[in-house]
Amino acid sequence: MPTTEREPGARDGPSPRDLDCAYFDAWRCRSCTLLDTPYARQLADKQGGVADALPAMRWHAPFASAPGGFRNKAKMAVAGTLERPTIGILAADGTGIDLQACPLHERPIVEAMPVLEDFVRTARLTPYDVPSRRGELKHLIVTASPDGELALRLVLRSSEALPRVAKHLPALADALPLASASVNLLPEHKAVLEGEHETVLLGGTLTMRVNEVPLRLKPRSFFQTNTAVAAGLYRQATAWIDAADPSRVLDLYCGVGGFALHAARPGRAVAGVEVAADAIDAARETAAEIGAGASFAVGDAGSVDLEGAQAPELVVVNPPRRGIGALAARLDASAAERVLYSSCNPVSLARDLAAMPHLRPVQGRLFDMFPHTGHAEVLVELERR
Ligand SMILES: C[S@@+](CC[C@H](N)C(=O)[O-])C[C@H]1O[C@@H](n2cnc3c(N)ncnc32)[C@H](O)[C@@H]1O
Repeated sequence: MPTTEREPGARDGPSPRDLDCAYFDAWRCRSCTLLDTPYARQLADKQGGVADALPAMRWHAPFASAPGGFRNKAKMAVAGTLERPTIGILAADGTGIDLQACPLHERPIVEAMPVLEDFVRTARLTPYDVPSRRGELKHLIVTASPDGELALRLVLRSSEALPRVAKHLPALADALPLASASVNLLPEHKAVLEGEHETVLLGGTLTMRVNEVPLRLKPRSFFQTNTAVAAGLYRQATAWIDAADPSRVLDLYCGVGGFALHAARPGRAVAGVEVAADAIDAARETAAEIGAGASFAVGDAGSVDLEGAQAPELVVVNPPRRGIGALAARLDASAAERVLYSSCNPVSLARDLAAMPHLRPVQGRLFDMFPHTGHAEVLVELERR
């Protein structure tokens, strides 16, 4: 039966579901479209979907997630009133739906939410009201590290409330394990999460220790959403890289250096390229801290030099959802013997693989970064024919 025909609160008898969510049952949030499907079934369906879309290679058993408490980042819209703010999502009419106890989020995030609600009141951060375009506080973005520390970002309409945030921040830092706190300004009335301008008020870096590699997250940098599954993804990529044992590895769209810093070995030249300067700063800091022989540069992955004496033998690509575009043809024509393609979008992945006829997909693995949704993250190894 289509979900739209269901009555609010209705359940299909005793559910074998693996994660209970009162918001889902009350029809306050239906973002987890597969929540009524047992997790093992979800995983089998996703695996079947990617194997059907991308045949002709060996598919390893999928890497499963925990069914709940796996999201390291909460992106919460703030609405309601100063006295009774809602922290969660917005309904179609712009009113707030409170989802503070969303069971997808890691426990330290859930535990921080009531403290943050108090902070909104104490610092008098009037929630932004979308219908009337009034108010200041638009979003709360909270990231949790594996060590239990938090990075907090407040997305404000203007700098009007900045002095009050600064004044009350020390008390908040006493109440929460804050490694970083910053304010992001989003003056425009736009359906986006954040703006360009960020002011760091505390710390500025969250250490995400993944497989003992202390990756550093700055406020605006990308980080994989599911830390345990990301750890599995980096381990798998490293195992495939080590099996090929190339002497020169290039990590394109490297972010804060997850693939590159895991792959660094004595005698192996590893380089990363990424468009976001703060992510490159973070990658360099980690490389210096752990003594990894890896270099990082700010740049466009599409125009990186793949030729010459220093040409990479193995290239890792982990692009945004749109895929690698024209870079596919350049990789296909390059001297690289191998490509590891880490993708969050099987559609753009299939298109990019078709544009690399001289690189044969040999093996792939699904990493279930986003349980209860149809999203699939896959790692595919390509070998020159
Ligand atoms: C899916 S994330 C992957 C990040 C990283 N590999 C990781 O494991 O966390 C994609 C990254 O590509 C970067 N990016 C987007 N367009 C780019 C481009 N044209 N050139 C280089 N990097 C780009 C983004 O800033 C983002 O950090």
